Amino acid sequence: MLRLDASASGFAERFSTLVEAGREADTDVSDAVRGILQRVRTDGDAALLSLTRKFDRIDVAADGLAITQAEMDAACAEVAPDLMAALELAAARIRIFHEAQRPAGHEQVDTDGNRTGWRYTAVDAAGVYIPGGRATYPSSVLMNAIPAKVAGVERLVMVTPTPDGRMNPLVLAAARLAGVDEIYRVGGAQAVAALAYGTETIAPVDVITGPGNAYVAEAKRQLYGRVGIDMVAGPSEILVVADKGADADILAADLLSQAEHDPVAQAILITDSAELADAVAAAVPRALAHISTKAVAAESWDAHGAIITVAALGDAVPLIDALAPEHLALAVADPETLFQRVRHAGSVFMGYMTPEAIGDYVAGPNHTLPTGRRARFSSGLGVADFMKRTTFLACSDAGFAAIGPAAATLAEAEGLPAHALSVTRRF
Ligand SMILES: NC(=O)c1ccc[n+]([C@@H]2O[C@H](COP(=O)([O-])OP(=O)(O)OC[C@H]3O[C@@H](n4cnc5c(N)ncnc54)[C@H](O)[C@@H]3O)[C@@H](O)[C@H]2O)c1
Ligand SMILES: N[C@H](CO)Cc1c[nH]c[nH+]1
Ligand SMILES: [Zn+2]
Repeated sequence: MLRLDASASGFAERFSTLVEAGREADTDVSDAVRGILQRVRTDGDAALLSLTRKFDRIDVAADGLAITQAEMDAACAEVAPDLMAALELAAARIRIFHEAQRPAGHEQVDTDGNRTGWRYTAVDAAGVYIPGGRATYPSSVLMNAIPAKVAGVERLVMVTPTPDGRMNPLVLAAARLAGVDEIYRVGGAQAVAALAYGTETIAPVDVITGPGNAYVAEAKRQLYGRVGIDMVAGPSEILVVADKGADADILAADLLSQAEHDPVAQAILITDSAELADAVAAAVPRALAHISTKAVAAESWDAHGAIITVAALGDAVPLIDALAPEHLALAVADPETLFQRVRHAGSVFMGYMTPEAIGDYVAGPNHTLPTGRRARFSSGLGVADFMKRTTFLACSDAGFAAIGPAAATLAEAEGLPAHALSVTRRF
């Protein structure tokens, strides 16, 4: 873990090294992914079955790719009542939050009677990728599938790998609660390729969302343009800003909550209290001793964690904007003032009683967020990712007469006489 003091000499260089440090897969997976995409495009189901045998170590027949209603029923029956109740609470809150996010159309009429505006419509079909390699994430099923259904997507497809044939029943229960229409037991780049190109069994979709490892992320990146994607999200990160009113043991847990996702996850604390900085540095190893994910979380904290001391909380603002973290937790007495000044963060958690982990599961806002400083230019997953905006224009006779000549003039200036004629013929 790196300790930095913003008032020490050389801070700017050391902070900029921290900001620029890449944490994403250093192995270049692009050639391997290109090969997988090509195989699926050419060989369809046969490629899916062969790659699933290789990477997930299971033999699936083509007619076994789809998860059946009977398997869904059996999975739901297996889920303990308290778990099902927690899933239902999460699903209801996520749905309410995203229903409020549905974008509205707009229409305006100018003084000459020309009507302009836009309207939103859902894509016909969307695919959500749910990771299943290292861990399974029922919460990510809800976070991806519910916004799609709120957007009005008619055909919602889920793909998820089942390594060694294992499928988490909670993932299937979450899919049923969220209204997923089709589920296929296939993962990795091959699953993303099947969603984009289609195979004999899986019909293609228009948009693909969801987190995944480097192969999944690279497949989405390469297929963008043929299909829409939400974003390229990498390893998790959290930036906690805390003042002396925060509790060191609670902060240690907050930091480790994201560190435990991945050895290359990143957890950073910024504080204006030197005592708190020391207390958190001591609390993290104590907290690590009690968690089963110690190995992963410790690797992340040791290699990518940081504690930064600033003279005043306001000094944290430019550091936050430079890091543009996926999650920003403001464990301070007056989070609102800091929040008003911050411009770049995927999602913000305000006050001592708002841990990021509550947002991962049940609060309502989406947990699929931009990482790796991409919050400078992109946003978390939302209903609009499953929709597109169509603009429209209806000219009145008087309105056409008012603006037509200028269009004809500009068309002539661009050397496009047919454009000009298309306007002037109507005069
Ligand atoms: N940002 C979020 O909201 C969020 C949520 C959940 C998970 N995640 C992240 O998603 C990632 C999930 O990764 P994962 O690996 O556990 O599951 P995954 O499902 O993304 O990947 C598993 C698949 O990767 C493919 N694969 C593995 N090795 C390969 C190789 N050598 N060549 C080609 N393909 C290969 C296989 O097809 C396998 O089925 C983690 O980094 C996790 O932190 C992010
Ligand atoms: N924090 C993760 C996104 O960075 C999402 C998640 C799923 N489950 C627990 N957490
Ligand atoms: Zn998490």
